[in-house]
Amino acid sequence: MTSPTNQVYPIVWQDDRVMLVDQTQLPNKYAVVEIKCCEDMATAITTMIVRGAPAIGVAAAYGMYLGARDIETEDSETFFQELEKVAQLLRQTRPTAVNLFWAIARILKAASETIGSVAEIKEALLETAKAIQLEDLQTCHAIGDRGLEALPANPDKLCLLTYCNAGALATAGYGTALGVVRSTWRAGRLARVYACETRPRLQGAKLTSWECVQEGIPVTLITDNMAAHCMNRGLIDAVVVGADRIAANGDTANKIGTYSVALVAKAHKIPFFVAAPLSTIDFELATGMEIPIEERHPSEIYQVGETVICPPGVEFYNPAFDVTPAELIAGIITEKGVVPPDSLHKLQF
Ligand SMILES: CSC[C@H]1O[C@H](OP(=O)(O)O)[C@H](O)[C@@H]1O
Repeated sequence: MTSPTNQVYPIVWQDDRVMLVDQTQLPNKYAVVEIKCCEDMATAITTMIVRGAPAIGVAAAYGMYLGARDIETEDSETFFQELEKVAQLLRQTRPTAVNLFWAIARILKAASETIGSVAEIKEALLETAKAIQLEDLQTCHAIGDRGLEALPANPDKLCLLTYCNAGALATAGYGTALGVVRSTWRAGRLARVYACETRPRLQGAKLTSWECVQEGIPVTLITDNMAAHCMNRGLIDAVVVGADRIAANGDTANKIGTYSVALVAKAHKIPFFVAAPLSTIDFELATGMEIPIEERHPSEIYQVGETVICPPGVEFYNPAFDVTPAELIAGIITEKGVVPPDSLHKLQF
């Protein structure tokens, strides 16, 4: 939903249901989907009606509450057995964004720590989901402001390149990478943002462009294969992207194609930043090689709109993410500050 200041909130709890901006319909149609049960929330995550690592976490948290609400028992042992089934349903939606698993674990912890009736436990889960959402919104604003401080001081107005959509639509609002863009714009230090379209799902073309136009931020849309040329021609001062999961050594999983952009930025000595909340860091994974990479349906490659772009008989490989090695990352922008990728252990809480 949008506020009078054109702020976008992709997930809103309203009365007794979750309202989701249907991101598969943007930018041509602004549609809102009502979610009243955990099964529909799981489908919304899998089909990317709601997407983006932090947003997936918030959606899963509400999905856990919706599932708990439908468990019809007063017996706590039975309730927790059924709640685990809800958690398993949501865990199976998408494998890469660690925020999903972190949010589910946080809800389960809240349930186990609540002393009271099943009804009181259910209420605690709703309050926890709301808290996760508010925390993420506050975190994104902090990431935006910390990121502004980390960007090159010269030139005074920057041209930033971003990839995919790590904006308000991918979070509880404001965005991570696009949060840095917003803070830079509001500080009067942004000349323009270059948005890579981000094949095959085109989150950059459809979502990042839409967010920037909504807010009046100058945005230039480029195809992914133009990023190197733009950097070679001196059009880009820094790159800021989001993240779906960061390993303990700083290796970062993000939308497929991010690794290529990082390699080209390194070749042109352009700083490449990752913007992400601490909840995206998975300290249980030593390196990025352990991060599970989602593979999605081939139709995302062979179909553009209604058009099939290749002949029958070809085979497909559709990994939705890739892993950028820590040595290509100038800094990881978190709500606690900007840290070198090899110093994440200092942030472990
Ligand atoms: C703020 S993190 C957003 C992150 O999530 C996107 O993936 P998807 O659209 O498939 O959910 C992409 O990797 C973004 O960087």
